[in-house]
Amino acid sequence: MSSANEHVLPQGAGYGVVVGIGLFFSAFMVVLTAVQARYTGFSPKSSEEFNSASRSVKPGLIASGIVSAWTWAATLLQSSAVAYKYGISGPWWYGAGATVQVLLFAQLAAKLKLNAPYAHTWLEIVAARWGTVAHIVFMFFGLATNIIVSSMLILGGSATVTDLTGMNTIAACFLIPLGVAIYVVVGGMRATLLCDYTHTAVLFAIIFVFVFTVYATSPKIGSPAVMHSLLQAASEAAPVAGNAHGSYVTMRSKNGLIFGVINVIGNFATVFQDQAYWQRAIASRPASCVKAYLLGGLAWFAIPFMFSTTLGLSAVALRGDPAMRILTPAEVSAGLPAPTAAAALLGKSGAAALLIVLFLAVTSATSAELIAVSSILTYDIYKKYFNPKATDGQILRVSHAMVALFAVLMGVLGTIFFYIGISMGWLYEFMGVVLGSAVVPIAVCICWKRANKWGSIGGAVAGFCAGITTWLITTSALNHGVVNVTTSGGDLEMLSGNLASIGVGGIITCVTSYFWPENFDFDTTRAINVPSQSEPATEQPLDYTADHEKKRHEVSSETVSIASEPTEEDELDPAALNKAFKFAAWSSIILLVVMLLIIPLPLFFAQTIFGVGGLTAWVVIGMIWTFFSAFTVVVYPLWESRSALKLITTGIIKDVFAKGGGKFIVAGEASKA
Ligand SMILES: NC(N)=O
Repeated sequence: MSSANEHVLPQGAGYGVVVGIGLFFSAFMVVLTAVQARYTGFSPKSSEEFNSASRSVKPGLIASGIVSAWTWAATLLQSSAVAYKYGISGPWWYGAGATVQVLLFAQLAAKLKLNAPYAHTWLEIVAARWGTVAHIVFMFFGLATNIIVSSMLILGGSATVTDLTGMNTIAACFLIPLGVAIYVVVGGMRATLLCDYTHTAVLFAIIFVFVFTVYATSPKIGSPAVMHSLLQAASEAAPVAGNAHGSYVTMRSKNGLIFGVINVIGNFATVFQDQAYWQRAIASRPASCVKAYLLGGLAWFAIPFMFSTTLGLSAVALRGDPAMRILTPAEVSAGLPAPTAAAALLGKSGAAALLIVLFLAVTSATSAELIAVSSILTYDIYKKYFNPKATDGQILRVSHAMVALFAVLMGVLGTIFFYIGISMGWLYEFMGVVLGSAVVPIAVCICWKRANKWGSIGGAVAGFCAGITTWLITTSALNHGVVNVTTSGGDLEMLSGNLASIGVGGIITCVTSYFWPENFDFDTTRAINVPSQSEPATEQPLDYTADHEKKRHEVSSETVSIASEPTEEDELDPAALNKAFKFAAWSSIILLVVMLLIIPLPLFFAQTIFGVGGLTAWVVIGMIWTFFSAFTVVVYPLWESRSALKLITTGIIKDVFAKGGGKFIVAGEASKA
């Protein structure tokens, strides 16, 4: 790490960003929530709205929420670290190896709407299908996922803030989740999605700043051609082990490919077992959740790919530049190539931009984790085992308390991992060893009526044991019996544990289900939390725009008129959802084959080394993809919400010019008034 007098920014900047941005977003959330309550009728004072945004959010905003939850500290830092270590293959394997799971999750999202449309958590579905033992076993995997992801967020965030500003790491570990917890408690799920949207918009803006600096304007690099010659010079000075001709500009990278496999496995676990992604599917309108996941996955790819193709490669290209210090392996594992390159390229402003983009990524992903864990602790522990008849008020209070509890726990976990010397990079490659075994059992639980209960539970447990055992044995065998944090973090050691975990879990689950199939009737899971005939499906109106505008229309002849939209009941039509599932299945599998096989493998086997033209094309395609991504998650959500924005603007104008006339009034209240 940098010594105290080497930090690019003053300590105050670290505290300013961590505390200041946290407080800014808390205040922003208060305003947003007040605007929502006054002009739309939505208020997070209902537990359903707090945890599920009344299941009414449109696909652009869900896609933006997926991008934001899936953009971790590692997405920026670890992707740049693998670009630094393996060259151009690192960004590809990081991006593609963590995009396909989000695309495939579109299938699970369609099945969720088809088979358990009113569930609050994925664990409620496991419990309804397979009972208490399965509920507890899979809750272990679910919470372990949240704990590992949250720890990586805190470790990556705090390491970078400390490196750039000298801020105390332990203070960063606690202050990062604290600020986020405040705004999550104030705003709940819908306001968190709106906050995610603003984070994502700023994140793309800053990524563009780095991309154009490196590939267009920087006097140190400034074009793909100069980047190419600097990378060639770097590989001549220090060839990359396992890469064709030691080059940085080739997809033929043995270690890059090994990282790719580890990345694919670990990210299956952290998407399929993280309530945060189920929660976005739950919050989504049924008709558009598949679209949201496909758009979100494709948009997200650009973030790690382009960020690390820019800053990770710059960290290599700038070796020898006086502003670029030499990084130790521990600093690379902590994710520091990107911040170091940003500071070397743009000095204090580069360091500040990096700090802000990282902090926004960490806070929005942290908010997703906080509300996800809070939902599990509330619905799957408090309500299920302690107070099945909990009232809406009790559920809301417990949800708030659990957000605060997990925020503190995140700080504690970050501190523990920091002291025992476990870095974000180590945890990133380790996650599939612990979590991989439950991927297949969870997928089949919601998708496949033949899945065998005990085979799936046994597969998850046996896969977990096999993963840990294989990882330890391989570490011992490859390192002359020395098993410690350093030896166990090697590529082959992690690869073996990841493969054993997902492989054993998957094989046991599939074989038992094939020979001893269940014939499960998903009506059982469709009955979870189903609203009774006498109450509406949710406590808030289901259609954010049409329903509200219709009601406003009943009390005001001046209101804007819009076309009526389908209700949630219409959107739960099984034929339409089955069609959406088939579309999700075909499109996600085709995209998987393209991203993991058709593009990278021919380049790997052909041992192609990119010339200037090849690297330029690679970078330009990345830029175009990034523009489309920004359009999808920044411009499209505004367009799809134009009616709601008009409604709010009309309300504000009325408040200003007609003194209080802008408040949203539901029809019943209007007639009483
Ligand atoms: N979300 C990831 N794997 O960056």
